[in-house]
Amino acid sequence: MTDHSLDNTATLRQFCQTLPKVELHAHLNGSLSPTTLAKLRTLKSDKYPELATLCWPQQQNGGSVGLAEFFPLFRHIYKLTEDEQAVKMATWDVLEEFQRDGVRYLELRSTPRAVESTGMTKETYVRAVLAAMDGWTKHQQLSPQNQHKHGVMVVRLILCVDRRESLEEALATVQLALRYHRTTSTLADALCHVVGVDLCGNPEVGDPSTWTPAFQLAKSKGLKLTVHLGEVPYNLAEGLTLLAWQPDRVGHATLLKPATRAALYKGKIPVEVCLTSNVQSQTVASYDDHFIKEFYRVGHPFVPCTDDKGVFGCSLTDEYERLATVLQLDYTQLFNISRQCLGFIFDEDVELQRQLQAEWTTWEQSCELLRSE
Ligand SMILES: CNc1ncnc2c1ncn2[C@@H]1O[C@H](COP(=O)(O)O)[C@@H](O)[C@H]1O
Repeated sequence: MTDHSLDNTATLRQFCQTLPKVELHAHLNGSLSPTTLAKLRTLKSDKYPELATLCWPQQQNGGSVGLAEFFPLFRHIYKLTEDEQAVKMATWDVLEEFQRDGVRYLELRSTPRAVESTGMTKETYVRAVLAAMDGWTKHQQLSPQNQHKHGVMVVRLILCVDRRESLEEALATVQLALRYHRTTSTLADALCHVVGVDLCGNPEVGDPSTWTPAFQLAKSKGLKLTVHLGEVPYNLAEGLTLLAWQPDRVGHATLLKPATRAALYKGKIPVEVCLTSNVQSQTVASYDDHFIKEFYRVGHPFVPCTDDKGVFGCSLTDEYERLATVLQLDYTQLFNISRQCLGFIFDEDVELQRQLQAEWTTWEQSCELLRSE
């Protein structure tokens, strides 16, 4: 077992930073960095002077954001991303930041949003996110400093249904997801595309059976599914309804009835684990109490993720570092967890999988710390 004492903290940090990583649970608007918020505030300063000091709570007090405070935050944040230009800027910055953090494959997720006053529709929202993803990817491919051997971070999109939405709205989101869905990643005219749908939003709102037809439609048409499962006590009763949709992954799974946990384990459904988010939003009491220990003990698959790196002031590097401490992992175990995530991505393109596996192998072979263990 590796010694993660203070002397070795810098080495662990460096390892987690350079480790190639997969990010599968990141909400666009929750991932906006303080720098991006500042840029967007300036852009909107004439229209919303009252937002001049808007920032994430942890920038002010460095502390936690309970779920009761968390969801209302987006009433303000959404004003900053209420038109396509702002959505593109926000997306571009988030991609830049994840790449800088060592992410090599990203599935960003976002809830399509219509804003009457700016003329943005749910479809133009999705197009803006995809256009920024394509533009950023092309820009990176052309940039000489990014001509390193593995090319640029691969980016895909998941569309979210918010628990406040009606069945009709959920169906409209699934239709949009289908319109921008690709089953191969080699289309010449669209580099980035939608790979799946998610159910998210305030876990104390709504009843999942409302959206069952929409998620069944998504599944039957070949979209991948992920759902926010069991975040709070309110969600305990709905676990099996959500698992009946046959999600390909689930988010959080912090609070489950025994029958839901048994079904999750039986189906070996990978869990998107967001350590910092869970503890800061107080859905898990402490890192020490985190159920990740149980997943690791029973060998249940999981993917370390950030959830909302802006709100919670974290990075994926932080999440791996935290994981190493909580589970007392050595470098080889950390590397294996990162590599295992490649098996849970929604893009099924065989060539893409081969490329990513090759990248992980090359990194493994070049990493001194792995050789010396
Ligand atoms: C704490 N964990 C969480 N649980 C549930 N939903 C969450 C979430 N974190 C974020 N969201 C969902 O993502 C939206 C913001 O990004 P987009 O506008 O979609 O890009 C939030 O409004 C919420 O619905």
